Amino acid sequence: DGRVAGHLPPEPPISKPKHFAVADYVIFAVLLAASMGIGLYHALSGGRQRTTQEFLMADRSMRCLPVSLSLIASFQSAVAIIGVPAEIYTHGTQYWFIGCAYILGLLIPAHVFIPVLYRLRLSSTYQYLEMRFSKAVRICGTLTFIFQTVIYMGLCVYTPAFALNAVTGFELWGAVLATGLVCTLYTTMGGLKAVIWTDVFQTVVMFAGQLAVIVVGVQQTGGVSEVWRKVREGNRISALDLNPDPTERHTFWTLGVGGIFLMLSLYGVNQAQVQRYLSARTEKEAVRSCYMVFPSLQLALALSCVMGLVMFARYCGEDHSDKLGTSSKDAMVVYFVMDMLQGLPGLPGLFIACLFSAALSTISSAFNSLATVTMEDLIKPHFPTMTEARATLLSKVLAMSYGLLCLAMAYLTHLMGDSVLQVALKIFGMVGGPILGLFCLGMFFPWANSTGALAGLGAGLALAFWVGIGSIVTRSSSTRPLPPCRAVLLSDNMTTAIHAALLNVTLSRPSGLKRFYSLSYMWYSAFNCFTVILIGLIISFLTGGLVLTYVTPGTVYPLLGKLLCFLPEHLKKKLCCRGNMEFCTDIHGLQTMFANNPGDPLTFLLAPS
Ligand SMILES: CC(C)(CO)[C@@H](O)C(=O)NCCC(=O)O
Ligand code: NA
Repeated sequence: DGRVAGHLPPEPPISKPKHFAVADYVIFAVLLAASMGIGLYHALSGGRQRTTQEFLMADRSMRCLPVSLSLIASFQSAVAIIGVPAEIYTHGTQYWFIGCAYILGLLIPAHVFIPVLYRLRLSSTYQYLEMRFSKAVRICGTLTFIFQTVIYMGLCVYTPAFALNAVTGFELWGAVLATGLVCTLYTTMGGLKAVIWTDVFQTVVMFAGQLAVIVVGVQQTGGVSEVWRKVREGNRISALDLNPDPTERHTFWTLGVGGIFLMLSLYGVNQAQVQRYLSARTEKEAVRSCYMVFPSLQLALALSCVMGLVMFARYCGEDHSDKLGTSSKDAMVVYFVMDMLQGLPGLPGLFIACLFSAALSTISSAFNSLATVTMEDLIKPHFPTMTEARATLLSKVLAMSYGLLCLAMAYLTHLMGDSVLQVALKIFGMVGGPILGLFCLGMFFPWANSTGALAGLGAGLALAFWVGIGSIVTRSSSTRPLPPCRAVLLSDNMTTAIHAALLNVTLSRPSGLKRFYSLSYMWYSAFNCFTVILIGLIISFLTGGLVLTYVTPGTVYPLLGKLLCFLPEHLKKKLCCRGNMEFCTDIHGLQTMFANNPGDPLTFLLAPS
């Protein structure tokens, strides 16, 4: 090896487009063929996708291992595979602290959201909103979810195609079209079973591709200790940042606490995930699958963070955006990966397969969940007499139409120009946050009514878009990347002075509205969730006072009751019988209790409609 202890820069990457060898094409083709094969298998086996129960709910017969792998695949797309290394490469490892948010971000869904939603035996999460509030709230929730998913889907289709195009010159729209079509086909043929089993296979390919890049990168840099030395010298290992400023983009508070709300909006109430919990054969199996997400998600996060570090060590903060004709750090990551893997037969193909696996597994979940909510929330209620055969056919047509819509959305993403990871996290926070707020309002606040929920959702979305669009327009949240390692190695007084000056410029605080716009996007979910709850409660009190009206049994989670579990039993019963639902630790027990006492005033409160 000609490189001496890393002091020589690596040979400059070749700027001509990289070419695939036969082995690369074979690996990529195997990925697509296997996905199609799984779709075909589920189209022809089992119940042959002739009922909506099978097509949309996988017959509610899944076991926890495939469900858990499918759960992590839903929101782990090429955006994370490319975006996280790009983030670590330019800003250091601070983003890794989002792993802390996974603890509560998965425990709360497992023990609060799954028990409530599973026991109601829903098909669509938004059915909950009708049971708890009203039809209008359900439709608004569904439309908000459709909006979120359609935009996110465009981003997911676009990202790998864009990366491939920037590096290999592969036709951008050709790749977008191919991804969209393959995915539409197997989703339409095989239903949720095919979606879950392709997710399992694609998650394995995703991990394998990332691992291959890391191993090759470490080898080319000169071993693990060499990688470590370089990332230390380049200041990429970030210390725990406890700065409480909510406008700091990434700190422990924004990632570890704000991230919990992001996780809740994704793993607690998002249709794609809830549909998987509901497809599990028992509630216990659903909870177990949620627990199993934890190690896999930590592994996924670790792999992408380490990939960013290895890439930094190998290229030492070089910037080749001029050669790529784009200033995107995301394209640069793909460029570096393809440069490292050049000449190793099969590996470039494996990495591209990894990117497309990640994308396909996300898009297929989106298609299927969109087909489900459109069918269950928007169509079925108006055509109660529709035959099962027609409903299933219509679901397939819907899955396909959303596939085509997603291609159109990819074009919209094409017009934006932020880091893909930031765009994804902003969408999750701006649209997912208010939906989370709606569910929290329903589950934890028995006093909230339908008018309050609608007003809360409206206010939450309005505020979310005000801040979100404000930050995009004023470009408030951009932070200066860390210097490349060479600048640090030089360490002459001049550079130090310049960097100190630059640092001062970044640290000068924005004022007024601009400061409001520069709220870290990691707080979006929490902020928008609280807006919905606050406005929802205020309007509920104004329109109905504290009078407790009819609440469908099983839709309220006895939060206060669980928190105040140390109260003596007789006191809790007393509070319960006053109609304070939040003290009732066992709603289901209560239901049976009052079912036996029909004359009781609470029967009205708990009776199903
Ligand atoms: C959703 C999280 C935050 C969970 O770790 C992560 O997977 C992520 O940052 N995803 C980015 C979006 C995407 O990969 O499509
Ligand atoms: Na995915």
